[in-house]
Amino acid sequence: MTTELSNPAGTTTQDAVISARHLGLTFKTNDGDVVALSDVNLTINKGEFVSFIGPSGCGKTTFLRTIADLEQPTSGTLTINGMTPEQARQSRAYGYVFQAPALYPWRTIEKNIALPLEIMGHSKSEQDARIKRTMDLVNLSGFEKKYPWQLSGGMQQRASIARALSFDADLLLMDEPFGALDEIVRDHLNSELLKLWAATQKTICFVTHSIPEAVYLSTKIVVMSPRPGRVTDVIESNLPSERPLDIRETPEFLEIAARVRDGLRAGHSYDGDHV
Ligand SMILES: Nc1ncnc2c1ncn2[C@@H]1O[C@H](COP(=O)(O)OP(=O)(O)OP(=O)(O)O)[C@@H](O)[C@H]1O
Repeated sequence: MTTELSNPAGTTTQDAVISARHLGLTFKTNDGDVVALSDVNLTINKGEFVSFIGPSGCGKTTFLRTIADLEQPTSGTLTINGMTPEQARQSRAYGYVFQAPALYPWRTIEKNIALPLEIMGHSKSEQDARIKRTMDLVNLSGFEKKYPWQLSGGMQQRASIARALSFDADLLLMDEPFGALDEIVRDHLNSELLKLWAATQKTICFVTHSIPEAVYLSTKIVVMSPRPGRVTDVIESNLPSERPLDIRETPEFLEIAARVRDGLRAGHSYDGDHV
């Protein structure tokens, strides 16, 4: 099935950080082809906070991994800041935050954050300055000398975010970073992430299964559906940039959440029309 978006998100602008045109990715497996992405057309502009939401297996992670040059598209085009994914990876155009914190247990938090900086050849003083700045940004100052196992799950994930921010890429790719955390910690990290986004002006691509999380965080919500993974709706949020947690009870918030829910339902085969 082909999905052409009539939404303005489907048009290219000069500010485009990510531009996907007719993007497709089919995995060859022993059991046959798995179409993970099909005809995805999407533009993400500088400074946007874009959430990807959809049922398990709809291709959210695959889309992020394709941006990160960890998977190769089988059709269509994808550019990051006008570059191919390979060029973008080589120029370290993005930081990546995984679902699990993925910190090295034998390194302290500051040494974990330093790792990409060491690889990039930054001087020790530059490393120290960046570690301090990013630890401040994620509210982890004072925990530099701790090992990952001495920190809570939420703090470990904040350390992973600090590491992804340390080399100052303009684009942050986040794959369900708070999925394994309890609701209170998740709420807290969501509001911290919004502040961090406002302070750094990064472009953020954020995968989630949670409708409230997607609506709370985003300027744009991309709804995806399985069989095959495709974009079924792109919802622009008109919520104010200042978002206290109780904004989630306002009619404006609930209206966007209802639209996301409708989009998710429409993509499900058991609703009939989209098999
Ligand atoms: N390396 C691979 N080889 C074969 N199939 C794969 C591979 N990676 C992903 N897939 C398949 O591609 C589809 C999309 O997977 P993907 O992980 O992108 O989905 P997702 O939306 O991120 O799911 P989840 O929400 O569960 O993380 C799934 O059917 C998955 O089984």
